[in-house]
Amino acid sequence: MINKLIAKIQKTGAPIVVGLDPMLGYIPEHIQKKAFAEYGETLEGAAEAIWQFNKEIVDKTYDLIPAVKPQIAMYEQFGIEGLKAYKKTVDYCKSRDLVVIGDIKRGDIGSTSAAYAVGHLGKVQVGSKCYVPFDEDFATVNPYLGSDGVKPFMEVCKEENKGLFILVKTSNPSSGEFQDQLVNGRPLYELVGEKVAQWGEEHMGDAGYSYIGAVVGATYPEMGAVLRKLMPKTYILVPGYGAQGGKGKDLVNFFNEDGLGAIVNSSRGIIAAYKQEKYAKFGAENFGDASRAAVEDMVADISGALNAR
Ligand SMILES: O=c1ccn([C@@H]2O[C@H](COP(=O)(O)O)[C@@H](O)[C@H]2O)c(=O)[nH]1
Repeated sequence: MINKLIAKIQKTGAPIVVGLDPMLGYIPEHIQKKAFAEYGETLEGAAEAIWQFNKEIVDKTYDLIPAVKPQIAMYEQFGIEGLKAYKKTVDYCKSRDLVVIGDIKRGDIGSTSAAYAVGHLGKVQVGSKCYVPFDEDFATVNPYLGSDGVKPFMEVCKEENKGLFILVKTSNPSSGEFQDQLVNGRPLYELVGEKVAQWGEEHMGDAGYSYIGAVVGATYPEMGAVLRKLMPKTYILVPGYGAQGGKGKDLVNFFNEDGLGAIVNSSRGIIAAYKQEKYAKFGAENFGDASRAAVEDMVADISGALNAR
């Protein structure tokens, strides 16, 4: 799957991921009204609204981008109905030939991680029948329980030709509270980055990159530069662009000299673009066109920064 991701990045010229994080507050009134008219102001109505919202954004952007990253929390908040909308979104994006990164941030003791891995990336056996539950292409994993919490995910990836993005240095303001703590004089995130690179060596794709990737926030560009060097064959998923303040110029050091090695996520900056002054001319009715324009601007910003380095 890392090979497909790289091929799609090269084809689109867009090292970006659209984050599908559909809060109800971002969903235009006309979509909410229609969903509520059909299903009432219920969890089902909310799920229908987020599905219709996602579909329009995907329809308006899929030809420009290699991948999407649905954030499962935004669906889980609506319970089972939300999870059905998550699954519908995953399947629809795959039907549009997009690589799907499930932002699920799982990780537990080995046996529990194995169940998460099967549910999201693998197959589950029920008697004589075999089912593919969520079927994302990649999943995000929290490694802070240690190797036994990560290995079950790697095993399923190997069997199913899928991939992981493992949290190394997250984009949020307080990520340093634990991740930057010094261990034998070195920050913890560096040790985790080295471990991710080591795990990755055993799981290489054909294009020179491992299918075990890392998550490093755009909001920490200096640390991104250090981690890039520590993990040369690791693809880095970079959240924090746009709504969290990251800009193209902050991102150049996340990429290798080959122009590959990183893929930058923006969620609110794309899906709620119509709410920004810059894209207000599209209006809420044409929110999908606003998202398309925001994708084009994001690609231009990142490509411009990479070309100027
Ligand atoms: O370090 C991390 C890891 C994951 N995320 C997730 O990415 C998106 C960011 O959304 P924006 O609207 O573009 O800020 C969201 O799903 C986070 O849970 C992250 O931000 N930082």
